[in-house]
Amino acid sequence: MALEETLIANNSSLKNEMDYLEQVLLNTHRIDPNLYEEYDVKRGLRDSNGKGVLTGLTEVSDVCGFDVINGRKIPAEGSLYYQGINVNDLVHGLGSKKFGFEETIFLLLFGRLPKEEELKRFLGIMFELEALSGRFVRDVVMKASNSNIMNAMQRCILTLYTYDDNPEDISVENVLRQSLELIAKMPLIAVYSYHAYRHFRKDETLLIRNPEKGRSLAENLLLMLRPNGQYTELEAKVLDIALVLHAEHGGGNNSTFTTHVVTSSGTDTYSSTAASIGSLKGPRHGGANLKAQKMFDDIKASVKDWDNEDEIRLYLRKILNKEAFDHSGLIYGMGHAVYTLSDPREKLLKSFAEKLAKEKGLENEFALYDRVERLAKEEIMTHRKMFKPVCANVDFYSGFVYTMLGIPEELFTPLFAIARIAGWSAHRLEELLNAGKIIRPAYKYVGHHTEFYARDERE
Ligand SMILES: CC(=O)SCCNC(=O)CCNC(=O)[C@H](O)C(C)(C)COP(=O)(O)OP(=O)(O)OC[C@H]1O[C@@H](n2cnc3c(N)ncnc32)[C@H](O)[C@@H]1OP(=O)(O)O
Ligand SMILES: O=C([O-])CC(=O)C(=O)O
Repeated sequence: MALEETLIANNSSLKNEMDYLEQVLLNTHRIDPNLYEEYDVKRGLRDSNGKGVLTGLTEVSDVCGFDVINGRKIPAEGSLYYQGINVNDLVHGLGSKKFGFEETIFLLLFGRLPKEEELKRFLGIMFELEALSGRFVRDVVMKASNSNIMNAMQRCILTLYTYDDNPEDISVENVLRQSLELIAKMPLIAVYSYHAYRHFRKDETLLIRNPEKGRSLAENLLLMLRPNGQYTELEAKVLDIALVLHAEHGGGNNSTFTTHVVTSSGTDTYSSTAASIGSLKGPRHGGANLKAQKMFDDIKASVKDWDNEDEIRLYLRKILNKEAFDHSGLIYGMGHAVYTLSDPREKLLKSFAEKLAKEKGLENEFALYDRVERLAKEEIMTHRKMFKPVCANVDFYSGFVYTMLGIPEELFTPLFAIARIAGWSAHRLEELLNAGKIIRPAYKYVGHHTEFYARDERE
């Protein structure tokens, strides 16, 4: 259902013109790779050992992949702290209680866990802010339905600017109000966009169900998503914890750094959030959860004997050699910029994946994931130039968990965004409160200055 504007493929003369421009383009923009070393460019904002360049300070969270012993950095089991609290303790401390994600939002934004009475008041505020007017759903969400729900969310969020009486004000008071509204509305925007896609693109029955007061954000997600609105306590709990685990990850991850960069220019909350969603969608960041799912579909179809480690290893090698799956050379769900021996979120998700797999009779699939995780580590370490040990990341098991919860893959990365907007909001407020300078690193010019030639003198 492409628009006429995008139908270059059907217009042969325009296609020829575009091929010509592509050739012109390919003859430029090529920078000698040696120059990066010569000028000591911190590619990817990393030093020569792969460590991130220090570009900011934060109190929101701490991502730890190393221990420092006698001044030396030693790879360690990963740990993650939200406002000083270890996420393992947070997840275990929340236990079977509902509203874990809501407590986490409060913690990230306000620096401490809410007291009983505060949580009640906070839930009341969030419920009030959650509503999307019927007019917005009809005029925005249902229009130009999109197969990629991340892009649909960006469009809806940018349009919310129009519905805000005070969109430009970047005072802390106003940005807090906007942030809470966006956090509360994101689940509705994502799920309704998904239903619009199902209806308008796949000719399935349109389903729009309102969220209900007293239910957690995770419960309302399942209520709005499922045709019968039913879910089990375990399903809601697992989703709640998945949201807690995806809510925040320091200032340096690509989408949160995007929040800092864009916020530092003084722009509005809707622009900043849409930019961060665009970053998170990328397959090397949050979009890896969808890629990992598709990669496993491919592994399941290509590897005949899931117990045969040699066959799996051979397939993984093909991925690394760009001969299999999406030819990017990446094994999705593996590797991390900071973690070395483990990603604590992956460990927790893996334990839920194992429980759910047992419950649903999918032990074989779980065993395949476990095997791929172990073999992929070995293969990446052997075939890539690594500065540190490699481990599975948060995106490795999340798609498997979501599939067992009956969540469609179109919503995998949107679920990440629904959670991570809590962290983006905390970082946006931190950037504004600390009145940072505009973020503006340097780029060295390595081209050649040249004279201007008049049109009829150009060769
Ligand atoms: C929520 C998140 O964002 S978690 C990350 C989700 N992303 C993925 O799962 C995608 C696959 N993983 C990757 O692409 C990477 O591991 C990243 C982007 C997560 C981290 O990248 P980096 O910090 O550059 O990793 P690192 O410095 O350890 O990598 C060293 C080398 O190993 C390669 N490598 C790292 N992970 C992988 C992988 N999963 N598959 C293949 N090669 C890999 C890198 O490409 C790099 O090679 P290069 O120097 O030739 O480019
Ligand atoms: O920290 C990173 O680079 C990526 C990541 O795991 C996240 O954002 O959750």
